[in-house]
Amino acid sequence: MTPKVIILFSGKRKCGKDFLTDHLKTRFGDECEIIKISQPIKSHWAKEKCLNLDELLSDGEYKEQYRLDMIKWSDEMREHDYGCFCKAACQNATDKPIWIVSDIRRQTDIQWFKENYGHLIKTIRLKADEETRKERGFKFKSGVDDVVSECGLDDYSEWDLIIDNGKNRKTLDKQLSSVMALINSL
Ligand SMILES: Nc1ncnc2c1ncn2[C@@H]1O[C@H](COP(=O)(O)OP(=O)(O)OP(=O)(O)O)[C@@H](O)[C@H]1O
Repeated sequence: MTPKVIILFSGKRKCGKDFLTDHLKTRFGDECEIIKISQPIKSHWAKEKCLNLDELLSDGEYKEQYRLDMIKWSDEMREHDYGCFCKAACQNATDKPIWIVSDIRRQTDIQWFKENYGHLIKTIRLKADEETRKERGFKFKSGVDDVVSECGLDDYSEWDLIIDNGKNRKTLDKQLSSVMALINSL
């Protein structure tokens, strides 16, 4: 069974994608499934290199050690099939009315979801000023922050909603309400 709505979240490192999508999950509970495109990438990588998958998936230094290698490897895979990780992530998802994809990074990610789920899609861009992102642990890294996985959607302009999660952000309640309103608009 397909979901009733799929929300695609995008945003740069440490803008708060996990933070906001985790809070949405708390609000929606059993109605909602969080999908991470990075999940099939990380589980493959963990298996191949005998790494701790939970650590790779969590918000810590551990994943930063492997980010560059994972980007390179996953880009090679995408050259053969741009939707391979989107497809794998969705195949692993459970049957819930709301899917929240927390880490859309490329135009081709949006393309794949549109091709496969069309009118169910809503897109959200999270923004945060660089100072705030730095306070949250962001450090510019060449090969990570200046490549397509981080910048591929900088020029995308068709977001259904843009949420500021930087120093001028609204309250969490208002941020979440704006997402709820978007979902209810479908
Ligand atoms: N609105 C907020 N209020 C308080 N803390 C926040 C807020 N948004 C994010 N944070 C904190 O900032 C840190 C980074 O956020 P998060 O991990 O959600 O970013 P991300 O966009 O998922 O990053 P990455 O791309 O590196 O996975 C976390 O410790 C998170 O708790």
